[in-house]
Formats: sequence, structure tokens, C-alpha cells
Amino acid sequence: MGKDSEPPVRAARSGRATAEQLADKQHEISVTEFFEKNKQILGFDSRAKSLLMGVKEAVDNSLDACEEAEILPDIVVKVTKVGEEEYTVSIEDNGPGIVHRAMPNVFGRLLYGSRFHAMRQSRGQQGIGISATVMYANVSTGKPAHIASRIEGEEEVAWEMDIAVDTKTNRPIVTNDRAFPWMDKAHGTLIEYTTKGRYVTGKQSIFEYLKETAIVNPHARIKFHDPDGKTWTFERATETMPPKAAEIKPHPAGMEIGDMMGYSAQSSQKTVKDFLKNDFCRMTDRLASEVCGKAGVDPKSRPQDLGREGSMKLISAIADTKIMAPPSDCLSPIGDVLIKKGLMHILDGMRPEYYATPVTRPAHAVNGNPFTVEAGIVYGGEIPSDGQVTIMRFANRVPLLYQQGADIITKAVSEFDWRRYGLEQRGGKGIPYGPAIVLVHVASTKVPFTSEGKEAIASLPEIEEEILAALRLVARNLKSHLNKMERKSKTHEKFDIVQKILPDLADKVSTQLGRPVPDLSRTITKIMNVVWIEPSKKRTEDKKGYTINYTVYNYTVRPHTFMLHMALPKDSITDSVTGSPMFDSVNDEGKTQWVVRDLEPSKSVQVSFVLEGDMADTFDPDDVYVSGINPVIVMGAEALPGDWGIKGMEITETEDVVPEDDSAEEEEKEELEEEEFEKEAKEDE
Ligand SMILES: Nc1ncnc2c1ncn2[C@@H]1O[C@H](COP(=O)(O)OP(=O)(O)OP(=O)(O)O)[C@@H](O)[C@H]1O
Repeated sequence: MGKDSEPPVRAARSGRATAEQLADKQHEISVTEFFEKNKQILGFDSRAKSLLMGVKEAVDNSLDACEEAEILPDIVVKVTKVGEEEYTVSIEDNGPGIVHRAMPNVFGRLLYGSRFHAMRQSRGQQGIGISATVMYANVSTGKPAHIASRIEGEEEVAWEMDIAVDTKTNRPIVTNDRAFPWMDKAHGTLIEYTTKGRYVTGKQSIFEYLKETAIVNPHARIKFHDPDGKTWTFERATETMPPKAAEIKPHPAGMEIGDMMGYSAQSSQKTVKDFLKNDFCRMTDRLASEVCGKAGVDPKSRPQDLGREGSMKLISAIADTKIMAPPSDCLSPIGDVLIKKGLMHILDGMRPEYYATPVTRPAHAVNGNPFTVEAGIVYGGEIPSDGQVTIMRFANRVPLLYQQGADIITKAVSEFDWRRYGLEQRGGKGIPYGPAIVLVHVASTKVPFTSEGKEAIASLPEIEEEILAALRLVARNLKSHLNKMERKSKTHEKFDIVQKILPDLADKVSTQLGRPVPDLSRTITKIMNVVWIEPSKKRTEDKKGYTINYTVYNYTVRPHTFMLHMALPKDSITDSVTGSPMFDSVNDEGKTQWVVRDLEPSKSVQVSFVLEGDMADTFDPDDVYVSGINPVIVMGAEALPGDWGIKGMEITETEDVVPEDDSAEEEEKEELEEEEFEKEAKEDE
């Protein structure tokens, strides 16, 4: 007999609650009450973080709204100190505005939004962010938020109101609702609230969040008035909107049973076959029949009758069927140029030695949601080498500044064996050490965050696998660069030795023999046997832009004519420096080429051009390619890939093999050269 069946009198006397008494205490908890008591789930745990969260939610919304309405965003953020740990925050945008009737719910009701059911990449996902900000401000200061919004075409009238969240009912409390003329605003939204918070500077600050946001959203202009009275403007870097992410249907791969049951129960389709064909993307008539056949489910049965068992069978059949990867137009990756730029900004003026070409992985699906992973890495130069590498995390173009330890990106970076690619990592696990910054972006129609605060991405194996694949590709680029650098420094060393020792030797021998000193340039050239392309370390800047210089040396015994190629877009070269006779052409696809004609042995020639600021920022001097010459004898440039797929694109994913260590081959070559050198010296004697 259980305790609950004890006579109530005895249980009450013993101080223990009866089941009846417990039942009396059980009642539904409103979502608002739950989140009010568990603010940390929404990211409002510390005062410093709370202040950032509000700004982040509002700015993310402004960017989302502008993108949907195809408006170049102009966002103004103002944070003013009004008391001890109390701030007034305002965020104003030029987005499409919010209709009057929707304003109360958007700002005063949790789980109310336009994106939860939309399968498209956006920053907002659950319809909690901005109302949680209003709720936190209400709770911490007792003051409502002030909202104003104007939609385009509404005759010079905007609406404003004060909104608080009723935490018992999860309904908005609206006061001072009125129309007003917002003369200087054609459309847009303003939210202003007073909240408890702490303003901090540094890595997890509002400034940092806005800066990183501006970097990966170069179509936005963001102005920030900080509490110290300073104004920062992150200027718009491009007038081109990022391609609008299309809305798609869920992809059937990797679906959970609950999702499948939910979709089938809500489907408006009459048959299971139509449900599979019409409610999911990438499902053709043939595939729908194939899945039904494999699952042993009658294609003509109603999707609403599938139930748990039928849904399970469909999921297994789908896993067993080859279905095309999800379309990627529902995703909006950052892209290689902006990733490079993002990394440059983070460097804050430090010059790295190397930018690995960023990698964007093809789209995959998890729980029906397409996702893609991008990664970039910068290495060496002025990046401090004595600590762990810096990890920059982004989800749907939003920088993630908190909870690094709980994030799948950090997990993947820690599990990746960096030792094989030239970074130090004790025991092959953990965040590696060395002069590097690693950037990873996960873009998805639904990023699986660990909590509503959207600070860390949950550990889904499918996503981790893709992050690892992206890291492998950028790390391989890094490794091949490190190999190249090593080879280059060996050749440099050898060249220095040859240039010093040989003339000394020739001098001494000639004096002893009383013969004239022979001309050694041909001998030196023979020993080196390379065509050397070397970018100048120094960039000179003037009004026109940056002058970039390369010196091409011919340390071989033959004259050479060949082409030098670089990936430079049309119009990026404002001037091919006068007198640079080899400049050949720039074509529409952004490929520039120079002809190096009849470069005699032991001679060198300069290739110089001027790049405009923007392009100079991201131009990697190591992205040089040659054609018309045996690439084996060329140092400092690679063979031109057949399809002009500059670096990253030329990489195809293969097994995780460490790039070959060619030092043995090098040594062999050196030995041969040494033998030749000795023979040559003897001959000269
Ligand atoms: N500045 C704005 N301009 C236009 N619409 C907005 C703006 N801010 C919010 N909205 C609308 O209000 C909805 C709710 O916003 P909220 O921040 O609460 O949730 P969300 O952005 O959809 O998701 P999340 O909880 O992940 O932030 C949005 O989905 C959007 O439709």
C-alpha cells in the first residue's frame, strides 16, 4: 500500500502532505511567470549581460525586419546611465514598422512572433526576445517600455504606446496609446526602456557585439551613443542587400519522431504520398512512392492516421532513401570576403602572416532544418603566439559572445587534432595554442541553441561533423601554407649561404692561383634552380590606394616567359603602375593576369599595381598563380587551377590525410644540388 493511501488524519498529524493537499497546490504556471523566475534561461542572468541582451534582441529584430522588407538598415542604439546600475536604452530602426494592432503583442507577450513557423534563416526564432527584454525592464525598474512605430504609406501618422508584460497572464498592459506625427520618419520602429544593468567594455560588451554585427552585416549602418557620451558609427560598407533567404518546407532527413507526428497530424494533404510529396522539400513523386513502399505504409492512407508507429516507419524508410540535399537558398552564409574582413577587424590593425581562404560547406539537414557551416582562419604575423587561439562564433550572422564553453563550435575546435596542421595542442585535445584566430559560422533555418538566450549552439552530431569538415579544409590550407613557408625559408637560407660562401671561395682560390675571379652568377643560378615570386612585405598607401609589389627573380639557367595570375575583381586595380610593361588584362570574372616575358637568368622584374582600399584589405598576397611554366621550379606561387577556382574552391573533400611532408624530397633535392655545386666549383677551379 502506498503512502498516499494512509488515512489523511494520520498523514496530516505526521506533518506529511497528503496527495489531496498536493493536488490542491498544483496549478498551471504561465510562461511569463516561468521565464520571470528563470531569467537566466533567456540570458538575463548578470547585470552586464542583461544590458547587452536587450540591445542584441532589438538590433537582431531590426536587421531581420529590414532584410525581409529589403531595406538597407539604419539603426541607432543609445544607452544612457540614469541611476545606480540603471540605464535607459533606445533602439531605433528604419524597418517596415509594425502595424498598430500588433504592437502590444510583439512587445508585451512572450512567444508571439512571425518566425517560429517560418523555415528561413533569420536571427529571431521563437518570438520571445523583445518581449522578454520588456519584461526584464518592467520587473527590474517597475517602468513600462515606450514603443513608437510607423509603417510606410500611413499618412504621416505613427503610433506610440507604453507597454508592460502582465506576468500572470502573459498579456500586454498598454497605456498612453496614441497617434502622433513622426515627421522625419517614413517608416521604422523605436523601442525605449529603462532597465537595471551594468555597462562594461571589452570582449563581451555592447560595443563588441555591434562591431562584430556590423562586420558580418556590411549592408547595415549602425550608430552607437555610449553612456560615456561617445558616438560610434559603423558605416555601411555596401549598398547591396544580402540575398534574401527564401522560405522553404522542411527537409525529410534527420527528422525526429515528434516532428514527423506533428507534421502529419497538421497536414492538409489527403494521402500519405501527397503529404510526403507536398509538405517536404526535395521529395518527388517517385521518392514519395519509394518511401511508402520501404515503410510498408499505404500511400493512399490519411497522414493524420499515421500515428507513432507509421511515423517511425516513415522515418526509417527516409533514412534508407537517397534524397537530394536541402536547397541552400533558405540560408544566407557570410561568404569568404566578409569572413576575411571580419577576421581583419578582429585583428584590430595587427597584420597576420596568413589568411586561409574561408570555406562554406554545402547545406545539410538536421531535424528537417537545413544548415550550413562556414569557417575561416588567420595565422601568424602580429597575432600573439603565447596563448590559446581565439575562437569567433557566429550563428545566423549574429556574434555569440557568451557561453563559449557550452558551444558546439568550441567543442569541435577542441576535439579537432590541430597538431597535424601545425598548431600546438597538448595531447591532441583542447583549444590549441598558437598565433591564430578561428572563425566559425553556423547558419540554419533553426539554430539549435542550448537555451532561449541563444548564446551557445547545442551539440548535435550532424552539425559537429560539418564543423569538423569545415575546420579540416581551412586547417589544410593553413598546413600547406606552413609547408610553403618552411620551404621558402630553407631556400632563402640556401641562397644566403650560396651567395656568401661561393664568392669567398672563388676569391680565395683565384688569389692562390693568380687567376681572375670568375663570374659566379650562372653558377649560383644553377644551384638555386628556381623562379622566385616574392611579394613585398611593405604596402605603400597614397591617395589612389595601396601599391602592391611583387619581385620575380629568375634563378634558373634559362630565360622564362610565363603568366602570373591573381584573383582580383574588375575595377579593383585602379592603376597598373606606370612602366609595368607586363600587365596583360583583367576580365569580368575577376581574374587579372600579367605576362612575364623573356626573363633572363639571374635577372628580376617588378610587378606593381594599385588596389583600392576595400580590396586591399582582403587581398592575400599569397594568392598568386602561374601558368606557362613548370610549377615545380616556381617558389611563391602555385600552378593555376584549370577552372580558376582560387584556393578554397579547388579543395575537394577527401579523407583526413595530413598534407604530405615533403621534407625528405627536399633533402634529396638539396643533396643533388650540393653534389652539383661541388662539381661546378671543381670545374671553376
Ligand atoms: N523592429 C521591428 N520591426 C518589425 N518587426 C519587428 C521588430 N521587432 C520585432 N518585430 C516582430 O515581432 C516579432 C517578435 O519579436 P521577438 O524579438 O519577440 O521574437 P523573434 O525575433 O521572432 O524571436 P527570438 O525570440 O528568437 O528573438 C518578430 O518575429 C517580428 O515579427
